[in-house]
Amino acid sequence: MEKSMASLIMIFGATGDLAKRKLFPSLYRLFEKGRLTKQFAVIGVARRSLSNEEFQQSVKDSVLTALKKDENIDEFISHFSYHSHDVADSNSYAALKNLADQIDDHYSLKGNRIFYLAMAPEFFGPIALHLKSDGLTDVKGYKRLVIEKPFGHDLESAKELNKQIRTAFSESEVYRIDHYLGKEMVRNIEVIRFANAIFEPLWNNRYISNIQITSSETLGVEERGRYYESSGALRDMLQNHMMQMVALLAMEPPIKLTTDEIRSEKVRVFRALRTVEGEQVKDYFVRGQYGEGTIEDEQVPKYRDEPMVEKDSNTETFVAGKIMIDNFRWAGVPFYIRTGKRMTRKSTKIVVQFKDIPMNLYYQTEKMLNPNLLVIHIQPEEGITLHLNAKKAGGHLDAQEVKLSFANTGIHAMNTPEGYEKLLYDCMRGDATNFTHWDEVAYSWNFVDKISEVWQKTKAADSFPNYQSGTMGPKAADELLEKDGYFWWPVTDLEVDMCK
Ligand SMILES: NC(=O)C1=CN([C@@H]2O[C@H](COP(=O)(O)OP(=O)(O)OC[C@H]3O[C@@H](n4cnc5c(N)ncnc54)[C@H](OP(=O)(O)O)[C@@H]3O)[C@@H](O)[C@H]2O)C=CC1
Ligand SMILES: O=C1O[C@H](COP(=O)(O)O)[C@@H](O)[C@H](O)[C@H]1O
Repeated sequence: MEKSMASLIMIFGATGDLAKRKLFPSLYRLFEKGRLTKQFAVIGVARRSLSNEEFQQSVKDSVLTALKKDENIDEFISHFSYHSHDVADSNSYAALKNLADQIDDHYSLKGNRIFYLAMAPEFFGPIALHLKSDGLTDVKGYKRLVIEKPFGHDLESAKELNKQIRTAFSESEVYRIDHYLGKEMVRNIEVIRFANAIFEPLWNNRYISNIQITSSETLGVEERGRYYESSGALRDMLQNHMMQMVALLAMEPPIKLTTDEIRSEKVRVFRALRTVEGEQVKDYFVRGQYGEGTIEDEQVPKYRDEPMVEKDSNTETFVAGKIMIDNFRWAGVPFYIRTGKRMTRKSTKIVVQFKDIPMNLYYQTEKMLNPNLLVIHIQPEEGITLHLNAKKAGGHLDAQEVKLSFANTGIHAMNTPEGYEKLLYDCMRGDATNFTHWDEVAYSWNFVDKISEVWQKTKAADSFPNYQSGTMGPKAADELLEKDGYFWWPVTDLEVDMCK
């Protein structure tokens, strides 16, 4: 892994939402922390016509809006240039190359280049091909391609995209972003598991009854109706973020903490996923679409009334599923996952439910004790809570539930620049551990495609909307667990106990 941070970062889509809300503030934070030396430069690329000064002002505005501070901002933005460029226009790459070469010389960037594609996915392949054919990747230093999600629409399109990218970049030069892998507590999963003698020996089907992962949002589809109509919750959240969390929870301890070892353990989890197809899909997966309702005292419209959404849309805004990992460690342990828009609250949590002990000597003996739970709070609060049973103070030997909580002192915010900040920094250092390898993407699409094929054929449009905005999804999602003798641990109850 290099120590040198010298690099030229080209952001394609530099006038867009992602660049403004996440990328510029993240770069500024790296600059503030001294992680960007004087040897860095950014070229913003987009179609609209902007002078360098106008672009620098927009970078400054976005930092101020996101972070409410601007110390040394003029020095920071002086490293930014703008190039008006239509990525579909083959002729304009030559000018971009000239500008990149000049800036490289000016800042002594040693030919190190990061190409960040913050644009609609249909452009990813063509841009990668042009970067090679027009000589932008012909450099003495490193060249890296950072790609936003979605990586394809299904396995076939992902393969095609990968083929195009790989003509210009090797696998080790491709950094496929999954911003959940930048979240502090997602990165903490492996440490909690592998650095604690009290968890690792229990982390298997002898002691764990089920694992639940909930990622709920209160936001609706907002202005992204066009994209979301062809994506739905299955492709938008499950294929990437949710599957990545499953892999981190289920993987074997890596031999070493290297990118290759960690990725190969995650891939082994994907290989062990039980395929769910055809008739089985309805037994393992549930879909939903939000109707109107109330969120934080505000009346919100149904999905079908959102901009750029079909009036009879078949798109799911909620998905819940049972994932089985057919290997020695996990045989018989369901991983339940659910994610959706317009739910009761914004929350991402993992609940590891341990098996009940054989009999209860305490409390009301006809009842089971509360099971031990390990809750990993991903967001908005960050931390862990361990639910135990202990003696009630003063009383006889009655047991009651007690909770041991640890709260990260980090900044508690959702989809914060911090995730992107860490990932950008990793990319500059050449650490691809928290980016997804092609094999992970391919296995994950293979799993998801079987579900979406069935959902395409058997439309649910007649039963949609099937959950009210402001609720935790359709009743069928509860039944999915009930038939196995479990229930979703309510995210609300788990939240109140975090000490801050
Ligand atoms: N926004 C977010 O929070 C998230 C976004 N993403 C992903 O990031 C990517 C970008 O999303 P987002 O920023 O929201 O998209 P936007 O629509 O806000 O921005 C698109 C950008 O692409 C530029 N652009 C469009 N067409 C061309 C062209 N032909 N040539 C050059 N530039 C062009 C636009 O500028 P101009 O019109 O001036 O050309 C603009 O800068 C997508 O892949 C999305 O899925 C992923 C996770 C979260
Ligand atoms: O990738 C995506 O993630 C966001 C949710 O991210 P979070 O960090 O706020 O949990 C989701 O809203 C969006 O639809 C999806 O594309």
